[in-house]
Order: sequence, then structure tokens, then C-alpha cells
Amino acid sequence: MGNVFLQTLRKNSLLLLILILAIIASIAVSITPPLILQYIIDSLVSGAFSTYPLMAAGVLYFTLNAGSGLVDAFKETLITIFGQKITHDLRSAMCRRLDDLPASYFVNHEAGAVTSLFVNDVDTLENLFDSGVVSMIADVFTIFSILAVVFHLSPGLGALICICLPLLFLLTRYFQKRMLQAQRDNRIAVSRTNELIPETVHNIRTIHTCQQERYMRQRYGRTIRDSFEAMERSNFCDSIYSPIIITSCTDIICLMMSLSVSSPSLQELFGMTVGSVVALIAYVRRIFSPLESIGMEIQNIQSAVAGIGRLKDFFAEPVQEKNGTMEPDPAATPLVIGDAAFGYGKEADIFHHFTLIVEAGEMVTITGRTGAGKSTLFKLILGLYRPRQGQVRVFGCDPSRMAAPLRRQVFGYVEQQFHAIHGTVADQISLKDPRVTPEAIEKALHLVGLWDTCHALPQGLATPYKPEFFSRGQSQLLSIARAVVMDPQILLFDEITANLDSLTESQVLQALQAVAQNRTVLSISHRLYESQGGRRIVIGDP
Ligand SMILES: Nc1ncnc2c1ncn2[C@@H]1O[C@H](COP(=O)(O)OP(=O)(O)OP(=O)(O)O)[C@@H](O)[C@H]1O
Repeated sequence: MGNVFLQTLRKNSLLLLILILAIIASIAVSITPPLILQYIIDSLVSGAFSTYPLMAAGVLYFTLNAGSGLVDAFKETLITIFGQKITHDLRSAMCRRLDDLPASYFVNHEAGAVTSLFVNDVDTLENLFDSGVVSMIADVFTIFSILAVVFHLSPGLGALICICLPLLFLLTRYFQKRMLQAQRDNRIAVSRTNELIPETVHNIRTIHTCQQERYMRQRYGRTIRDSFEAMERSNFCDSIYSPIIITSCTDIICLMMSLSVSSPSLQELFGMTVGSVVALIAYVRRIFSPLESIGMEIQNIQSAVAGIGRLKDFFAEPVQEKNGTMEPDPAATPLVIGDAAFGYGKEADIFHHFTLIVEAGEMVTITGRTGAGKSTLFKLILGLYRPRQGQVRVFGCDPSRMAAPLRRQVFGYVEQQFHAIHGTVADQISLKDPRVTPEAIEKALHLVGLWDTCHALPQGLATPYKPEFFSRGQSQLLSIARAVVMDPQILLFDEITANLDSLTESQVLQALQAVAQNRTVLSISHRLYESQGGRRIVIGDP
């Protein structure tokens, strides 16, 4: 992950340089106007001034004030662009990594967790950059620059601010933490209410039948009350924080003024002139804004740390051999499973001592109770997982180490449901593999009996795919066409008729018989009485 970050910095070094200059310019532009104001006021009060320099100072004062907004906007734009470049590069690197991860990674990581890694954790990293580290550096520099100027104008006020600043920072953090906690509680309460609504609508008949309206009302009442109380806490902190800061700011200025008029030595320490008082008041006000931002930036950095940890773990995951090197031997037995055992992650074995030899051209139906491991067995045959014990050989070769380009020529795999990809109808069959010719697609469609349906579409096979073009049974036929288009030796059918009515089922079975000619076919059926012909093997306890 560090590499991705460094590469992005290297690639965008010019942008980074401009960003640093923009930050320096933004600090300079925000610090200078009070000094100019001091010069103007002191010149006017003393009466010893020449018109042109004073007018020039006035113009400069207004220009800097107007320019400060522009420089800030420019700086923020650069920070956002830089943050997005980092997230773009990071997400691209994550996609490449995801491609290389073995199937076993997805056993322990659910789809939701992986999605959250790509969306939320990368977003927090972007936040870390644009509303965390960079802004924090800029704010710290702003505070130190203001302090330096204040010390120069009034050492006494500088010391006063140095004493008050840590206290005010702690106070700011206290309020921010309380507000964030309240907002978090509110989000939880709102999401609970949001979950309750569809649940209530879904179960409305049961609620009425069982007369549970009072119970449901109480549940709603609880979540709504939680949300209200959390918002009250948040509003209270919000309303009390600003007056405290404004009062503190006024108190500091008051103290400074009172001390400076109380004795001549203190007046020297506080360095009072009319102009400097105006400038110092402006500085005291300006110092609170970065102080408040630093509190939020610390919060962003804290929440990004957990996300960074998860992203680091993701990049540390071992990848699988991208391109296996083993080549199947056409003369060897298509499938040999010898005394195999397998279980997911740290779970117990799903099956063990499983042995199966399938000869060329044979048709085998795998049956067994639900959860016996039929689909899992297919994943072992496809080389997505390795057995814990024993061996799986496909044409004499370990399928998990089979050369990737050969896979579609060896296996055709049809799952219970059709998984579409973005693209045309032809792409659904070729999977955008340039080796698949238009003739092969036409042949596969003829074989499964979908040719007429596909050619009746507005642009034929070039029509952009939409799920509504095909019925469920036709989608399964499309799956079969996808599986056979590269003329594989072994076909694996995983309960492909599971969700179909009997008429469509017979259509699909007909297509299955057609494509099974001269091929080795393994098909799963959890209905023990059912068999597509050939040998029947039971996995697990019958
Ligand atoms: N990715 C996974 N991670 C963890 N456990 C899994 C995973 N996939 C399947 N299992 C578990 O492995 C066992 C076997 O699942 P599998 O889908 O292979 O059974 P099956 O015989 O095909 O079942 P069915 O007939 O219901 O489709 C089940 O207990 C299931 O919960």
C-alpha cells in the first residue's frame, strides 16, 4: 500500500509542489492583512503619513482579503484533486490485487466486507488526506505563524495565548467528541428505525393477526426517542460551544487591554498602539478557526487508522499463482479424485475419503443431501480450492496449477443461476475472450436451441444485454452456450434445472443431452431419485 502511495506522489510531483506553494501562499495571505491594517491605522493616528503609500497599503489590504478566498479555493481544489488521484490509484491497485487473490480469500471475507473495503475504507483514506493530514499541517503552520506575529507585536499577548491555547484545544476536543458520539448514536437509532419500516410492512398481516400493534409501537417509540435524545445532546454541545469560544476570545482581549493600561511596564510588554490593538484582535479571532479544524482533523485521522489497517491487511494477503504452468495430458484420465478431504477455513471437513474416477465420455450424476458438499466438490475440480488431504487430477494435472488460457478448453461450468456481464448478448457467451469466434458463438447457440431467440433481438447478437430479454430457462441455456463455446472436454453442471418449471426443465435437459455428446459430464442433483443418465455417485451420507 505504501508503494501505491509513493508512486502516486512520484507521478504527481509537480502537482504536489504547486500544492505546497498554495498552502504557503494561503498562510501568507491570511496573516498579512492585519499587519497592513495596523500600519494604516497607526499612520492615520500619528498624522505623519504620505497619501500614496497609504493608498497603496489600502489597496493591498483589500486585494489580500479578496485574494485570500481565491487562494484558499485553489488550495482546496488541489487537495481534492490530489486526494482523488490517491484513491483512484489505490482502488486500481486493489482491483488488480483482487484479481490475483485465491478463491479461499472469499471464504473468510464476505462480499459486504470486501465492498466496504473498496468503498468506505478507501474513502476514509481520502478523508485522511484532504481533511486530515494535509489540512492539519496547514492549520498547525497557520497557528505558529499567527503566534510568531503576535509575539512580535505583543510578547505579553503571545504568552497569554500560549497559556490559553492548550486549554481551549482540550475544550474543543471535549465538545467535538461529545457531538460525534451523539451523531453516531443518532445514526444508529435512525438506521434501526429504517430497518423496522420494511420489517413492519413485510409482516403487517402477522402483526394484525397476532395483535402485536402495541409491541411494534413501543419498538418505534424506543428508536425515535433514542434519536431525539442523541440530537438533543448534539444540539446542546453545538449551541454552547460557539459562545464559549467567543467569550474566551473576548476575555483574552479584555485581559490584554486591562493589563496593558494598568502600568507602563506592562504596556511595553503588551506593545499597545491603536493599530496593533486592531491587528491583535484580528489575530486572536483568526487563531481559533485552525484550532477548531485541528480537532476535527484528529478525529478524521483516528477513524482512518482502522481503515488503513484493513487496507494493509488486504495488500498483505498472499496471492495465488497467476499463471499456472501445468498442462493437461489429453491421454490421461479426465478426472481422478483420490481420498480427498475438504473443509472451509478452520471449519471441520465437509467430506473426507472421497474417491472418484471418471473416464472419457462418461456421464456422472453427483447426488447427496443439502450441504453434503456437491458444489464444493466442483470448486475443487475447477481448482478454485485445494483439498486438505488427497488429490484432485484433471487430465493428470493439478487443476489449481493449470495454465489459465487452457481452462476454458478443459472445463465448461454451469451454475444454478446465470451471471451476466456488462456487454452485448454475444459477450455473455464469449465473456469478451478474443479467442471465441463469431462462428463458435453461432454454433453454441444452435446447440442449445437459442439461435432464433437471439437473432430475433433488435440488433441480434450485438444487442446490449438486458436480463428481461431472456426467461429463466433461456438464461440457463445461455449459460450452457457460454460453457460449451470453447469446446471443453469436461462439462460441470451444478443443479442447472433447480429453479425451473417442468416444461422449461425438459428444454434445458434436452440442451444438456445435446452438448454432452462426446464429452465427460458431471452434473449435480440434490434430488436423490433424479439422474441425467449414466453413473450416480452419492457424496456424504445418503
Ligand atoms: N464459501 C463458503 N465458506 C464457508 N462455508 C461454505 C462456503 N460455501 C459453502 N460452505 C458450506 O459448505 C457446506 C457445503 O456446501 P455446498 O454448497 O458445497 O453443499 P451442496 O451439497 O452443494 O448443497 P446444496 O444441495 O444445498 O446446494 C455447507 O455447510 C455450506 O454452508
